[in-house]
Amino acid sequence: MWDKIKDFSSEFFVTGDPLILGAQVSIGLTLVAIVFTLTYFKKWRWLWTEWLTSVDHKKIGIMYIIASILMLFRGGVDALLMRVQLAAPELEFLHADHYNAIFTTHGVIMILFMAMPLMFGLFNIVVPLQIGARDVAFPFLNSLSFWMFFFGAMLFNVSFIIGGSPDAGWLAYPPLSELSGSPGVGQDFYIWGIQISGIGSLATGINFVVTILKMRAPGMKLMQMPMFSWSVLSSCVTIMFAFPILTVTLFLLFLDRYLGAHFFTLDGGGNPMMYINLIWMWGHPEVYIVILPAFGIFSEIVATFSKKKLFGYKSMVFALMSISFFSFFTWAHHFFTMGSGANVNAFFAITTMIIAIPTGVKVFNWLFTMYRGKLSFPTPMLWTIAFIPCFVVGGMTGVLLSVAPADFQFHNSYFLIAHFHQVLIGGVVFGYFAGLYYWWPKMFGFRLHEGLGKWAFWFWNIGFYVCFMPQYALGLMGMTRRFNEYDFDMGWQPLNVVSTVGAFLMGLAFIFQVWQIAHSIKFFKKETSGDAWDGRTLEWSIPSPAPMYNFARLPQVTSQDDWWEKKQRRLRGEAELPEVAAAEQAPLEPIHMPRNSGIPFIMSFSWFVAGFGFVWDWKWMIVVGLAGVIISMLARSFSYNTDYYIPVDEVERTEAAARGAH
Ligand code: HEA
Ligand code: HEM
Ligand SMILES: [Cu+2]
Repeated sequence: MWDKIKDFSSEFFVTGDPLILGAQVSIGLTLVAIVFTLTYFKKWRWLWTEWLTSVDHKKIGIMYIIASILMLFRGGVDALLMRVQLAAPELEFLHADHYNAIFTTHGVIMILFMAMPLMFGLFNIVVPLQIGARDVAFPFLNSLSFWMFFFGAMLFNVSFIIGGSPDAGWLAYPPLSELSGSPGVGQDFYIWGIQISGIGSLATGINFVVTILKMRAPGMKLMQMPMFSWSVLSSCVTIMFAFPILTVTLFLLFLDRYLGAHFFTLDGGGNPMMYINLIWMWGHPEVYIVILPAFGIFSEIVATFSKKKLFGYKSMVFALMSISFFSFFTWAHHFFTMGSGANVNAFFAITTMIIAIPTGVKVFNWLFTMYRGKLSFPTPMLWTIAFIPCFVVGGMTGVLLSVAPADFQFHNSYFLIAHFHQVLIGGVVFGYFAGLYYWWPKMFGFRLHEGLGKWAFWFWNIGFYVCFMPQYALGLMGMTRRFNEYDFDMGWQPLNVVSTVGAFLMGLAFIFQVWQIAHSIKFFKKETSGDAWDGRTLEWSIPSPAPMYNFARLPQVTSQDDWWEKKQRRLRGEAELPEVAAAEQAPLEPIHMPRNSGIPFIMSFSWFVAGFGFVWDWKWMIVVGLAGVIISMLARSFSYNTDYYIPVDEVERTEAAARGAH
């Protein structure tokens, strides 16, 4: 009996490695501390009613952001561990198996559980405010999306403590990811964690497309929409076409592993190349899904801090949409070396290069917006300015990779690693940071400490170049990705040491950011105007943080940069435009709002349970989980009390209080 328990627990809990054990113990202690704090301060009910059941897009946005910052920390620790291992040849710090697991979880977490939720957080916080809406089109679905993401991410992360992490790379190529190549449960955690959160992402994509197309304030034409909302539209349309491919691909892999189907194995008539094509048909658009909103953020910030209208609005829209479109026709550039033949490679090389054109258009538009502008350089603008050269270099090395014959040399080398970190960090991460700094006062009603923010900015930037520039050289010197050890004679050590130092500088930068937030909360500097940066778009026309219904009266929009134009009219002492004045003076009406609901949380948790059951093939648990899902659906179908009205006097009181604070 005892032996049986011991056997089971050694399979269930990964033990033996002191590093993993230490991490497990600290995760356990943190959980205990959280439960204790919530109980001690009697905050459970507050947490449930105010947050976990909330359908308010602003709160959902904040939850996304908190989750993604935790994931940035986890992915960052993974990165530092790898960089320590690589700093010296033949170092015995991370063994090969452990190293495989770490780059796999690092890649998945950074893209799917850090970049995606941070992006969704910003969508949630900004889009409804920017287009003058009171919430997203489907608030209940929005909450469901968040919890599907959350529990999917948790399921993925649990593998680290229970059962062992996946270790077949962030895109899990077969046959390595098949049962024969990865007999443990790690790969099943991968499939179910990503599957569950992926469905949440697809729902978010649909939700925001509908929100943007259907919920814009009266008068706001598509071509008057702020550029960030345009970028969200392009990213979400891409999600709508790309994510179903991911769902199907993972489902087929699941069938291979669970039922012994042979979709992706050569024996039994399948073909691993089919997986590789499918996963990149999602995977390539995915990288544009995360970069497009960053382009939108930079566009807003550049215009705001240049005090000028965005240069080339129409060409910006056109560029966003054409990048979305072309992103579906470049996927094979990820496997030029896998034998598609010269014609196929030439086709995909050309489509890939074409994307450089709309991207270049955007870069020049940002530069022209700044040209002769009245520039100022608070932290959001600093990130924007640092992004431009960084992204251009990263993009250019992408174009080098897209030259198919050259890629036979670059493929899977550190040159590639440097390329994608440069676009992902210099583009995506810097972009979302810029957005966080920019919209922070809107989210929370207070400002972040600028001085500490600048320290973080410099450490991130210097750290970035120190870490990744040497990797281009290492790539050309022949160093390949996904290896934990190298021979001393290769002469790669000096540059690797430099790279590791750079990684730690970025680690320091992260600490500065945490310090910055803590410091800013402690020395709370209320942002009273609602318009922290003298902004141009509608989100700056309402108090910070926005009241739960956002706009007491829906604004009447007449132009691009509507709020800016309105402020200009006021400055010039002009009378308000008649239709705008009429909308502003209309009597208040009760505001229709969605009611909070616990169903999204419970349903997503049930998916977590079912997923966990599938991972371990515990039939009873699968049944319990799926039953929970079905009951949640039924409960939603039979609940009629899903909305309510905020009475006029309550709106009046809230507005008066907000105005009093001005
Ligand atoms: C946000 C993420 C992101 C972005 C934006 C990009 C953008 C680009 N990527 Fe990158 N890429 C990745 C993330 C990203 N990539 C990842 C994660 C991988 C590896 C995955 C893995 O294997 O694990 C990868 C891999 C990858 C490969 C595969 C290489 C290999 O495996 O051997 C290729 C090959 O063509 C490529 C090309 C490009 C190109 C041409 C662009 C272009 O979009 C860049 C366009 C931008 C510019 C060119 C700069 C600005 C333009 C101008 C200033 C105008 C003037 C310039 C010209 C006319 C050239 N990328
Ligand atoms: C903070 C600094 C970061 C450092 C120091 C870092 C470091 C690394 C290292 C050492 C590897 C493994 C290289 C190998 O052996 O093949 C890696 C892989 C990877 N990183 Fe990062 N990284 C960082 C940030 C990010 C971010 C922000 C993202 C995404 C948004 C990201 C996405 C990836 C991906 C997708 C892989 C490939 C995983 C795989 O091969 O399966 N990284 N990174
Ligand atoms: Cu690609």
